[in-house]
Formats: sequence, structure tokens, C-alpha cells
Amino acid sequence: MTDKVIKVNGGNTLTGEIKISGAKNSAVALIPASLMAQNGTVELEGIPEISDVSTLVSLLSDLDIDAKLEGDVLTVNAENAHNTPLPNDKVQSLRASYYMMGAMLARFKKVAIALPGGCHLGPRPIDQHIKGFQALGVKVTNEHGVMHLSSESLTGAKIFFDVVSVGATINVMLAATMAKGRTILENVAREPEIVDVATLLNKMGANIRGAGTETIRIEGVESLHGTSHTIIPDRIEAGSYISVGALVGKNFKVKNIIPEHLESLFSKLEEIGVDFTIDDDEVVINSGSNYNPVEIKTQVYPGFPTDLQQPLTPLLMQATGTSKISETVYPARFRHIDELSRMNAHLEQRSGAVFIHPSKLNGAEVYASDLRAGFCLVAAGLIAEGTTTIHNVHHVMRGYSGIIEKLTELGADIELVTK
Ligand SMILES: CC(=O)N[C@H]1[C@@H](OP(=O)(O)OP(=O)(O)OC[C@H]2O[C@@H](n3ccc(=O)[nH]c3=O)[C@H](O)[C@@H]2O)O[C@H](CO)[C@@H](O)[C@@H]1O
Ligand SMILES: C=C(OP(=O)(O)O)C(=O)O
Repeated sequence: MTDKVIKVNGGNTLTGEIKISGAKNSAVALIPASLMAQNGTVELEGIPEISDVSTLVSLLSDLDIDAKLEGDVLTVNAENAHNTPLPNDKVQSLRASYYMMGAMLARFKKVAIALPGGCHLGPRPIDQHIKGFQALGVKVTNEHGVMHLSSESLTGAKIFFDVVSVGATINVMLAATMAKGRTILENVAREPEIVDVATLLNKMGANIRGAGTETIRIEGVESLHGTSHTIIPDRIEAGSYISVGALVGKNFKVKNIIPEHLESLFSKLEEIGVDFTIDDDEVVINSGSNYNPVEIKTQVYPGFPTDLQQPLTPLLMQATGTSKISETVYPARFRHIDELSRMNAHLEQRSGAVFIHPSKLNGAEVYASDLRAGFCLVAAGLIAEGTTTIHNVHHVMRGYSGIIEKLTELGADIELVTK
């Protein structure tokens, strides 16, 4: 992907339907969770076609696990899994490789793994993951960048997280599933992806209650088994395309959504004045003009997701006045600003916030700094005059399944080309 660029010619109206894929942030936890089944096969349906998934499937194969991806179905049989140190390059190419810690601790009580990679959004510590593991009786050392985690026997504990963290909640939940006795996790994150992971684990024989609330209770079980599960739709992919519909859509239908997962976005779209109609698991959007400027503050779920602030920025440039987005989850998540400026965007960054002024964009050569910044540039390219060339497309391919095909089908002039 390093030798490829996305080229977008702006100005087309997009019309038709788009089907949202399974959620990246669920899939990347469900895949490691599947290695915890000592017996039987775990079948995961709705797997998105993204590079984070291929890397995790490849990590399972490194552990001698039989993992087969056919279409959007992944079958994993981990009966003959072997514990070996995981290759650094794969682990460091994505964030969610940290879930191999919790899953492998549960299965083998021991894991050697590098610190994860993922989008550069400012500091992304994993101290709360470590705090949770240690409370379960895990010994943790860092030897030359490789984390060694081990325990004779994991034991349930009461853990109060200092920070509300998606990753720490899921990781410690994975590790505690087969610990001895009861674990109580307090001040946990409530994202739908956490509920999805708990649902899969319970189908595999775990005893987890309270996912989706601030407290999760886990009664440790002896072993887990195979099952089948369909992944929830990706609310961030959905929100990204919905913002495109509001920019350039005509009868632009986004299918396979769970509207309750997108309430914070829909309420902002109403304030902005976007014309949309929700019907069961789909939404139809028509773009408009004279949009209202708004203020947005990113928050943990059910607040406005940090992962949607960059994709929504091009829409806010079409408002009649200045909008403000305050980023409270990752106060440095603003690397898209300089790139949008190359396209003639009028943006100002001030202490954890971006002020978005009305802008008329011109196509330019730009660089995706991270996954959502990449989508933001694609959306900007769709409304810009002329051609936008987006470099560093590997970031985009970490999270948007079939993005070129989906947008082309709707009428966009977009292609992935070799530089
Ligand atoms: C693979 C995955 O699901 N990625 C998502 C996950 O990332 P990730 O799990 O990394 O994000 P967290 O929810 O853990 O991070 C939230 C905040 O807590 C801080 N923190 C986190 C852990 C920790 O041990 N210590 C600590 O201080 C982080 O720096 C950040 O400020 O949730 C983020 C917040 O919704 C999303 O942007 C990412 O798309
Ligand atoms: C930040 C994101 O992903 P990751 O945590 O996998 O880097 C994202 O999905 O926007």
C-alpha cells in the first residue's frame, strides 16, 4: 500500500445504497477472543476486509491456530494453539494487537509481546491494561520493548479504572474470563463493541454481566468452547459515510446500521440542519445548503465519538459560520488540519479544539496521518474543485472495508492507483 495513492475528482453527486461492514473495533477484539476456545470452532460473520483483520488472522496462524477467512466469515479452531512470542512488526502495525495480551493470558497464562502501534493520536498509554492484569495476579516486565506477562494462576479481583478506556475494559475482561473466582470491573467504558465482545465470550461459555454499563461482573469459568457470532455494524464507518451523504448525497442510503449507536451523531446532524430519515436499520440522506455551525465535544460513549470528529470536519466547512470541535479524548488528534489547509480550508487549532470556518476547497496533494484523517481527506476531495491525491493510504485501509468500491458504486470519481 505504500506505493499507492487515492485520487479523487471532486464535484460528483453521490446516489444509491451503501452497506456498512462489521465493526473494526469489535472484529479486532473478537478475533483474539476466538483463540480462547480450547474446544470447537468459533465462527465470526461480518468480518470487514481491512488490514487490521488480516494482521490479526496472521498472528493467530503464528500460534499454529487454524484460522480461515472466506468472504466475510472467519472460522477459528484453536484446539492446537501453541504459545510463542509474537513478531514485533505485525504487533506494532496496529493498536488492537494489545488484545492478544488478555486473550493469551486467559488461554496460556503467559505472553511475550511488543507494545502496540495504531494511529498516532498523541500519547496512548496502556497503564490501565497493566494495572488490571496486575490486580489479577499477573507479573509484568518490559525487556527491551517486549512486554512479558505471566501468572501461575489468574485470580479474580475488584478493579476500579482511573481512566475510562475501551482497550483496558476489553483486555482485562478477556483476561478475567477464565480467572479463578469473581472479577468486578468498575468505571469501565460502555462502547457497543464492548457489549459485542462480552456477547461472544458468553456464547463461548463465559459468565459476564453488565457490559454496556459502568460495572462489569465476571464469574471465572474453567474453559471456553466454539460458537458462532455475527459482528455488529461499524458505527464509525457508518458515521463517516453519513457525513459524505450530507455533503454530496442525493437519496443516499446507508444500510446495516444500528441507529441507537449513532444517537450523538444524529442529534448533531439535526442541529446542523441535515435532511435525513431513519428507517429501521438504514438511513437516507440528502445534502443541503445553509448548514448551521455547531459546537461538538468528543466524549466516551454514548457521547460524540472522537473517531468521527475528523470525518465530520469537511461537512462543518460547509456551514454558514464557524464551528468548534473540542477533542477531550485525544487532545492532539488534529494532524488533518495542515493537510486540509493545503486544500484551502480555513481552520485554526487552539488548545485541544479546532475552529472550522466556511471554506471552498481546491484539490491538492495531501498526506493521511492516521485512519480517520485519511477518510476526512477523501470526504474533502469529494467536494473540492479538481483532483485530490491522498498519500499514506495504508492508514485508510486499516479501517474502511472496500472504500474505493463503495464510493465508486455511489458515483464518486475515485481510484486507487500506483504512484
Ligand atoms: C482498537 C480500538 O478499539 N480503538 C479505539 C479505542 O482505542 P483505545 O482503546 O486505545 O482508547 P482508550 O479508550 O483506551 O483511550 C481513551 C483515553 O484513555 C487514555 N488511556 C487509555 C488506556 C490507558 O491504559 N491509559 C490511558 O490513559 C488514552 O490516552 C485516551 O486519552 O478507543 C478509542 C476511544 O474511543 C478510539 O479512538 C479507538 O478507535
Ligand atoms: C484510532 C483508531 O483506531 P486504532 O485505535 O486502531 O488506532 C480509529 O479507529 O479511529
